[in-house]
Amino acid sequence: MTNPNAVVSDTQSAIAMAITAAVNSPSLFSRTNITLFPRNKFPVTTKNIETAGKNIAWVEAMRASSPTRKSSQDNEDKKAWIMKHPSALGMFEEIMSAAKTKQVVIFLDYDGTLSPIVENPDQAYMDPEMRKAVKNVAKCFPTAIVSGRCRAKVCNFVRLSELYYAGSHGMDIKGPSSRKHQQGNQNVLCQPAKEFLPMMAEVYKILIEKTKDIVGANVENNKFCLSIHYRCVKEQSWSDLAQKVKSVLKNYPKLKLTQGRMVLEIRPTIKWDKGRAIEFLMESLGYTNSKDVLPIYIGDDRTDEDAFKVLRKQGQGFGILVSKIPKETEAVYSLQEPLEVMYFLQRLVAWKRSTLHSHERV
Ligand SMILES: O=P(O)(O)OC[C@H]1O[C@H](O[C@H]2O[C@H](CO)[C@@H](O)[C@H](O)[C@H]2O)[C@H](O)[C@@H](O)[C@@H]1O
Repeated sequence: MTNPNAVVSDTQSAIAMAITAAVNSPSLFSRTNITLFPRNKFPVTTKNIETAGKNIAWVEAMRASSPTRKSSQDNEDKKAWIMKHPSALGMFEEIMSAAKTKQVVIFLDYDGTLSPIVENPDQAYMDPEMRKAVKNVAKCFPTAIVSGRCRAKVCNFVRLSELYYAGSHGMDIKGPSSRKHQQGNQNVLCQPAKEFLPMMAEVYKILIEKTKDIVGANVENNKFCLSIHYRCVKEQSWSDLAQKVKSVLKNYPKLKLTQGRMVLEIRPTIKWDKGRAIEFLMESLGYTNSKDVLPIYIGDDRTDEDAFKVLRKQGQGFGILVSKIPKETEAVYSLQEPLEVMYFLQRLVAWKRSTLHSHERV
């Protein structure tokens, strides 16, 4: 079940994507003539994780076949993908022409979108220039950070009190602590998985104990969800790690397992995700069923797909996927990396200022 045409940027991505492929439906590989990394079909079941373990040999095979230099087929695939999901920078004028009479609302994922992916999750700092860009965006438009991290942690990285924050994949939402925006209900607080808190704390302790012998494994407590990082775990121990996580989950049927970038995530089985979180935020801002709003969501991870899907379904606004490689996505546009996200945010601010000036001139 190898995918010799897969477009990979580096070995780690190749392995991560292979694990993803193993836990998701392998048949998705051949769904289009563009080679894509499948990103959907949640939740990852414990049975599928087992399959992933058994597929480590397959993962190795994929690694061996990962091109160190891009082939011309890879380039063709990328071109085709970019045609389908054009650069949000390249399409900026077109995007903003749709925004002229509308209220733009900005939703931003954190890791891989505002900060580069790094080995140590505690060191995923945001560049000061990026912080400035987000701050300026928040002066122009209601702005929310929607992250898998617990709210306190992501607030601490971003350090902008004028934003809305949705932590734990949207299960912990709070309005701005400063009063710089008068729009919507700023006292918003939403914690749909509150009853799971004692359970999450309990499972966190068990996971720490269970995984302590796996070198490089890192269990992160994100309050309403738990992240088990395997970025620094040797590939031969991945199966062992997945088995251990699975054995813990057996006793907690109200929890489910999902997957992000080199991370397994445990969450309550409630119907709540980043998509529901942005619906909730739009409602709090007073934009439910409004035709005069243009929500823009920028994210890099599979969990962001839930938000992209909501925007597609509503036929309002659009998602922008941050990725250097072709991936299956519900996003309309793409940006390659956090640096491009920053340029996009800066252009948004310049656009807003120019529209204000042109109104003044009239
Ligand atoms: O929704 P996000 O804000 O993108 O958060 C998703 C997860 O991000 C973090 O993990 C990811 O970034 C780390 C730092 O760059 C990287 O080491 C890790 O491999 C990535 O999966 C965060 O640590 C998780 O808790 C979030 O769920």
